[in-house]
Amino acid sequence: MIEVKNLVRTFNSGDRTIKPVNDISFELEQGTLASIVGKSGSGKSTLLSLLGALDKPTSGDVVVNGVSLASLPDGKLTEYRRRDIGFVFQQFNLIPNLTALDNVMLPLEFAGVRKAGRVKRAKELLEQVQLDPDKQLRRINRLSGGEQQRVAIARALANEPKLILADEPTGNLDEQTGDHIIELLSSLSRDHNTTILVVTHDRALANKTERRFRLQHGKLAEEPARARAGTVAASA
Ligand SMILES: Nc1ncnc2c1ncn2[C@@H]1O[C@H](COP(=O)(O)OP(=O)(O)OP(=O)(O)O)[C@@H](O)[C@H]1O
Repeated sequence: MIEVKNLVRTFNSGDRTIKPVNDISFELEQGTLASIVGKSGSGKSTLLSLLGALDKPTSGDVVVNGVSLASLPDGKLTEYRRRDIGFVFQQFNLIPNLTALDNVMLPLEFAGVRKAGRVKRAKELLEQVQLDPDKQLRRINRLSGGEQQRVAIARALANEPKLILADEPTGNLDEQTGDHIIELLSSLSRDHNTTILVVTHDRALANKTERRFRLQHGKLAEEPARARAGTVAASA
């Protein structure tokens, strides 16, 4: 379970102070698939960075399964990022001159998984995201944007993190591949009890999440609940 408590992040911009995250509080039960929508510049990436401990809040706290991130020293925060979180961020780049397979194997190496186990698991993950088998040994810089996106998702899943934070996970994908990724995220939350928070402009994706939030003027408002992807929405 993730509890966000009175989170604030301010930035100084010249003589102005902006507050893209202005006293935000919410809770997500373990296994929830949730989305955040909002205009460009509304603070979505800032909020995700705080949840992923890539950035520190000006005030407030994020409590993950009872552990307060504000109370953790930097070393423990690095461990939290590596072990507990899967990032699907555009700026959280894959390593361009390594193959798709090597990129997915990397977090498994950090986690101490032996080579044979790493290869097997990375291949399974790349199959799950439907990357052509003949592209597994291609270097990242020779894959299309959508293929890279799928490798990034496979890498994020490698350590079976409790929480996946995804910034526009369907952003570079055609409709069919995007739909497949939506189904994949949905089944992960449902079958593996992974909490998934996606930031998206993709209405099809947002509409399939169980909880939907809108970020506006530094505040997060929840929109009415929907059924899970793959289930028929109950009529209101
Ligand atoms: N390190 C920083 N220093 C100063 N201002 C920043 C910094 N990071 C973000 N901002 C500002 O905070 C606001 C929120 O930015 P953020 O990237 O979180 O928006 P976003 O909703 O993710 O936008 P987009 O949809 O375009 O990616 C913007 O006004 C941005 O310019």
